[in-house]
Amino acid sequence: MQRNAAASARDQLRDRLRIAIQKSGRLSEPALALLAAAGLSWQESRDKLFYYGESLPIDLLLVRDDDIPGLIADGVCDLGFVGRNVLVEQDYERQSRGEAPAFRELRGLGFGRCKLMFGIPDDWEWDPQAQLPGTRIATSYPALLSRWLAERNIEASVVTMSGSVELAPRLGQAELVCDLVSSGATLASNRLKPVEVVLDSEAVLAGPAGAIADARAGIAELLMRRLDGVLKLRDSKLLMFQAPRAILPHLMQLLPDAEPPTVMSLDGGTQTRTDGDVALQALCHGAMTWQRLEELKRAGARGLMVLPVERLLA
Ligand SMILES: Nc1ncnc2c1ncn2[C@@H]1O[C@H](COP(=O)(O)OP(=O)(O)OP(=O)(O)O)[C@@H](O)[C@H]1O
Ligand SMILES: O=P(O)(O)OC[C@H]1O[C@H](OP(=O)(O)OP(=O)(O)O)[C@H](O)[C@@H]1O
Ligand SMILES: [Mg+2]
Repeated sequence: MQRNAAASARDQLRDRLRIAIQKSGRLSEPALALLAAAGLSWQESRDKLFYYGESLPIDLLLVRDDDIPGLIADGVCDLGFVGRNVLVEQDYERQSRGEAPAFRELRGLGFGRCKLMFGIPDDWEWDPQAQLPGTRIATSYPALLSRWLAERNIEASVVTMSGSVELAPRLGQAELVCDLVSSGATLASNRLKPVEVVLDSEAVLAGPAGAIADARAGIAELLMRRLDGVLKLRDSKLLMFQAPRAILPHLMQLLPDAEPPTVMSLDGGTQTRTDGDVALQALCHGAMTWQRLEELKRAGARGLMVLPVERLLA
């Protein structure tokens, strides 16, 4: 009897999708904001480590970002929001141990952008083949760095540190670093300069290498469709204006980021196909700045209006 109850509790759990996100750090807030924009809402547990999904059967597990790939590999979570840097590092680590791929990137999410880069002392020239052999390179990404070196047949020592990597040259632990860079301020304040990119990173949606099983597959698909809609709309606006029909081709050239527009005659359809005025609306995916609007106005558009777009179901 007890065993049945436990099994059925487990089965119920399997009907709900579980997503791992970073508990506190750079990716936590944007991950929650993205999921909320996709229509999810939650009830937080008292310890704030588990968010029970209310609007959809999707629960969140709040963890250290380094644990996210492993949770997916072990099937504890179905999806995770994690930096590509962490995902690729752990994938390479598994590969170096001869293990099969256990997780993969499903989507780039456009936030948490940074680069894994070599940082060298300000007064060095960058000539990796000549300079790197025999050096010590401090990093938190030993698998990524080792693969980069091996691909170039460069023999250097990889000094693994879990944080404050940029201090290593000052402390005499390494000659150079390979670490995450965003503004470059941390490197600069340690008299280092960024010279070469090892990995371009952003937050990604990660999932298992294989398919997601049973009922959760459908929930995951629904969520990904919604995330795609939200991501596509990030910078998107609905642009509306009026203009002589004859200049539409020219105006559309000024809108390379627009979806095919809806065009309506302004005289109830009595015009020919080439004359008269039209009203146009188009979904534009780039930022709709004042400069762009002024350019359209100079080209003959009138009554320009930019409207926010809340949801898109393609
Ligand atoms: N300077 C930066 N600018 C933008 N994104 C960054 C920057 N540094 C790191 N990131 C991205 O944000 C992710 C999380 O960074 P954070 O510093 O919050 O992680 P952490 O200290 O490892 O946190 P945790 O406690 O979860 O282990 C990184 O793995 C990377 O993808
Ligand atoms: O190019 P910048 O804009 O200076 O950003 C780069 C720094 O940001 C990250 O560290 P974080 O601030 O998260 O601290 P950590 O080293 O404790 O992870 C990263 O490890 C770099 O040190
Ligand atoms: Mg971490």
